[in-house]
Amino acid sequence: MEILKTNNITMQFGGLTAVKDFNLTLNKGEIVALIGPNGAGKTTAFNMITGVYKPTKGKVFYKGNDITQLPPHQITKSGIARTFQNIRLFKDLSVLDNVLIANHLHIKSNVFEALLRLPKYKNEDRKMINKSLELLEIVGLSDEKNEKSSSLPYGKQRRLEIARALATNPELLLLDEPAAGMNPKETEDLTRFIKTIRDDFKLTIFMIEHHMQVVMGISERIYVFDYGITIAHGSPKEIQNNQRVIEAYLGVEDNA
Ligand SMILES: Nc1ncnc2c1ncn2[C@@H]1O[C@H](COP(=O)(O)OP(=O)(O)OP(=O)(O)O)[C@@H](O)[C@H]1O
Repeated sequence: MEILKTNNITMQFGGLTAVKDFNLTLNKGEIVALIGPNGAGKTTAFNMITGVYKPTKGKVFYKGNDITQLPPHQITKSGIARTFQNIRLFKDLSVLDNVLIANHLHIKSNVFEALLRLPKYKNEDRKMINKSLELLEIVGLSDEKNEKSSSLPYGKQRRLEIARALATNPELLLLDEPAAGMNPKETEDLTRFIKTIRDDFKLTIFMIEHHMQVVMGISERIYVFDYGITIAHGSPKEIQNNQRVIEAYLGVEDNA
């Protein structure tokens, strides 16, 4: 079943076409990767899907609904969560508070109920704390729950970002370079972890990634960008053997 579809989404910045006529289809439960050299337009594609940029042309459909013009918070609320290439945690807050904040998206009490700490709010508050603790357990950060998020090593900060994204109850999760800056052991753990959360949370995952080991290891399908154009689309095997991809990308990035 199709969960997300884009019709010819295009993004122009002045004279530069960052993404041209991108047609993406994501089926429920898939792990799909978007790869391409630096500056190829991958993050711009993410930004169009998540409402950060409005495409110059084309449309984005989520579960059959046109979400092209929705603001980012409504897109998140409808079930699409993301992480960022540059980690965006609240650095001075604790690990637990970082997840709790994301949970607030779903709280039903109004501000008065919260300020007066009325029973409805207290009940929701307790549920949120429990849910956040569960998420921290799943991503393996229970022991660090009271630590400042900035004190965590890089790999753990990335896991915290994922926990925070999961707190918004997504069905579709977009990961922007989840393995960036990770050592080989962290990368291997992350690969397993992405598969696990896909299964446990019944997610569809769309990720930008430079680590070929991660991409080839877990993606069911791969889209390849070069200068904003989709130069290839297929299974990991097809992509590895695609001459245009080898020329544009793999030959250069494989050693990165
Ligand atoms: N807000 C913006 N204004 C102007 N140009 C932009 C903007 N955002 C991105 N670009 C340009 O669009 C092109 C695509 O950038 P984008 O960040 O999407 O690439 P990318 O594939 O994600 O790169 P990387 O792998 O380095 O993250 C680049 O030439 C970039 O300079």
